[in-house]
Formats: sequence, C-alpha cells, structure tokens
Amino acid sequence: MAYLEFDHVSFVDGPIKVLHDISLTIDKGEFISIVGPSGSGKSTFLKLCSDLISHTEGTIMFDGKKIEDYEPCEYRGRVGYCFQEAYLFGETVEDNIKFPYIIKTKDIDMERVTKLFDLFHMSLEYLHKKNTALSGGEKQRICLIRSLLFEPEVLLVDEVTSALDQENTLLVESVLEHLHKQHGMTILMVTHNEEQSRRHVNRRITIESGHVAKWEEF
Ligand SMILES: Nc1ncnc2c1ncn2[C@@H]1O[C@H](COP(=O)(O)OP(=O)(O)OP(=O)(O)O)[C@@H](O)[C@H]1O
Repeated sequence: MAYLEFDHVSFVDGPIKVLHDISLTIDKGEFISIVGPSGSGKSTFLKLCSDLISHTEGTIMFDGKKIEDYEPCEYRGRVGYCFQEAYLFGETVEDNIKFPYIIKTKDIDMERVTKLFDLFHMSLEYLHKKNTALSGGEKQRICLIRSLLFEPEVLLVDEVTSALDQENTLLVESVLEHLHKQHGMTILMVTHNEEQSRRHVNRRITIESGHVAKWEEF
C-alpha cells in the first residue's frame, strides 16, 4: 500500500536545485536505506519527508493525504525523526523525555520510558543527567528515545550511528530492526556506511546530484 508518495518533487532554493523530479513510492512497513555521495541531497530528502522544509514543486502524499494538508502536530506525531546533530532540549535528559508528553498533553508513561531505556541499554539514572554531561553517542540515543516516545508510525533517521562505536552502532541497528520487525514501523535511514545500508533493510535508494539514481531490492 502506497504510504509515502513523491510525485515529481523538487526542492529549489533560489538558483540552487537541491532535489529535482523525485518520484517514488514507499509502502507501509518498509525499511529503506538512503545512500549517495556527500552533498547529493539525502538529508534534504528526509527533511522533506519530515515536513521540516517544504517542497517547491510536485506532490508529497502521506497515507492518502497531501503532506501540507496535515495539522503540523498530527504529522509530527505520526512521522518522527532523528538527525545527526542530536539536538537536545532543556537542561536535562528528563526534560527531553517529558517533551513528547507535554506536546501530547498526556501524563508521562514511565512503563514505556523504562522499556525504551532498556532497549537502548541505558539506565533510568540518566534522567537526572545534564544534557551537557552526555557523550555524542548517549545524546543520539536520547534523541531516538524522545522520537520514539511520540509513538510514530514512520521513523526517519539521518546518520544516527556516525558518532557511535561499533558496539553502539550494532545496538541502534538492532533496535531499528526490532521496531521494524516487531512493530511494523516504516523506517527511512540515511547512512554513509555501506554494510549498514544493506543490513536489515528491504530496499536501498541511491541519491546522486539531487535525483534518485538507483533502487535496489534486498
Ligand atoms: N536550503 C538550501 N539552500 C541551498 N542549498 C541547500 C539547501 N539545503 C541544502 N543545500 C545544499 O544542497 C546539497 C545537498 O545537501 P544535503 O544536506 O541534503 O546533502 P547530503 O547528501 O545529506 O550530504 P551529506 O552526506 O554530506 O550529509 C548541499 O550542497 C547543500 O549545501
């Protein structure tokens, strides 16, 4: 079933055509990696999917409706993202964990929080740590947990393991595989790691010079 659909989509900023004429369909439950040279437009593609930036031509549909017709809050709740920069809010880890519940105006679900901390092999003692006291890898994992607390249907991840060592990279990959296999989550993952781009995924898209150059099925 077409879930996220790009029809002749471009993103142009002044004279610069960052992405051009992208047409593709992503089905519910797919795990797709996105590769390509530096500066080819991979992050911009994910930003369009996350509605962080708006396309300038063509149509993007999500679950049968144009992306711009969604209330931003509803869209952000259904399509979560975590980018390389691992931006944390407030002062402490707890501020970040509370954030999704403040947005959803719900009480914090400690059972779910505990499950996610367990999944990422982190203890709940981290809740009281200051953001500035975290390593790059820890920040990245807290960002992922914060995204997942929104309970998204789609997760967009952009080079989330590039700051992690091999052990933590494999841990994050195994969490993504678990979310995909056990919860049917649709995942789009930008990576520069050739092996990672083939592990667990069912399709790989190569973006070159702002357009889709190749599709591969695994
Ligand atoms: N809003 C914008 N206006 C102008 N140029 C932009 C804009 N956003 C991105 N670019 C340019 O478009 C190109 C693609 O950027 P993007 O970050 O999507 O590439 P990428 O494939 O993710 O690169 P990397 O692998 O290095 O992270 C880059 O040259 C970037 O400088």
